[in-house]
Amino acid sequence: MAFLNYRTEGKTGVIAISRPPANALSTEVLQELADLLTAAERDPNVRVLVIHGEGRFFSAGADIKEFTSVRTGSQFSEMSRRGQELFERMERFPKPIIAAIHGAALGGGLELAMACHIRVVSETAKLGLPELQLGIIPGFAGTQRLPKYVGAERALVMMLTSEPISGKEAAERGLAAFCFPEEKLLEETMKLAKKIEKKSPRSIKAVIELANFAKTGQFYEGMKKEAELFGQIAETGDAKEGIQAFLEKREPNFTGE
Ligand SMILES: C/C=C/C(=O)SCCNC(=O)CCNC(=O)[C@H](O)C(C)(C)COP(=O)(O)OP(=O)(O)OC[C@H]1O[C@@H](n2cnc3c(N)ncnc32)[C@H](O)[C@@H]1OP(=O)(O)O
Repeated sequence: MAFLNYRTEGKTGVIAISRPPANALSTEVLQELADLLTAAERDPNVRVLVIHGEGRFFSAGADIKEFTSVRTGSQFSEMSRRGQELFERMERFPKPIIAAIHGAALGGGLELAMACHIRVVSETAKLGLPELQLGIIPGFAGTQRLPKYVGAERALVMMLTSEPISGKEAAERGLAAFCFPEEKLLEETMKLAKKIEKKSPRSIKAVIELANFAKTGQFYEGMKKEAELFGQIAETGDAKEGIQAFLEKREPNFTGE
């Protein structure tokens, strides 16, 4: 694997995203993740998965540089649907997936973290959906998952302002189960994984399946609508301006085109 490192500790599989400088989730990273999930699902010696980022960040989201080679709105919608499917697979994965988040989990990075069953954060991590800063919208089911954790109003504030919240605040608001100083993050996450890996794989699978029942038909309708609008918005002049502005390291000038 080029961008994911994988090792096992006891019955826990540890996935490290390793794509400097920002662990951006390119198509290749997401494909590697899908392949690793398939292998971990088949491996009876793996009962829990932990995912974390190497370097400065958990993940700064979808690869913005890759956006410049996507041409049409329907291609953007397709990209959105593929990401949604992978993250939905994670939320339904029969083995618990724990995200250990430090640095930043932004955009697709936070959407990946929200598809995990449990989030453990460092106090200083930054969690947010800043896509509007790029003139686009979240597209990997973030519009549907974030309100589940922080409530509709706070989710809108986070999306409309593009401002992230700290790990400490994420834990207070229910977006993360636990918060630790960064130097303790992985150690504490592994302790949690060790507690879970002792449980019966059958009962683990059953509670994950049941927890997913709490999702209504509206969740899936919302995902469909998100992928449609992701494609429509990505075709606008403002999206081109927002993405170009990020690459040129300047403030975007949105005109409503
Ligand atoms: C469907 C899903 C959609 C999405 O996920 S859209 C993407 C949403 N994510 C974002 O908008 C986050 C964008 N990134 C940032 O805001 C900042 O970056 C950070 C807060 C993560 C870090 O800021 P700082 O510490 O000042 O570093 P730096 O110089 O901005 O970034 C270091 C290098 O990392 C690259 N990078 C950062 N995020 C991404 C990304 N999401 N896709 C591709 N590259 C990224 C930069 O360009 C730069 O690279 P170079 O050193 O070559 O200039």
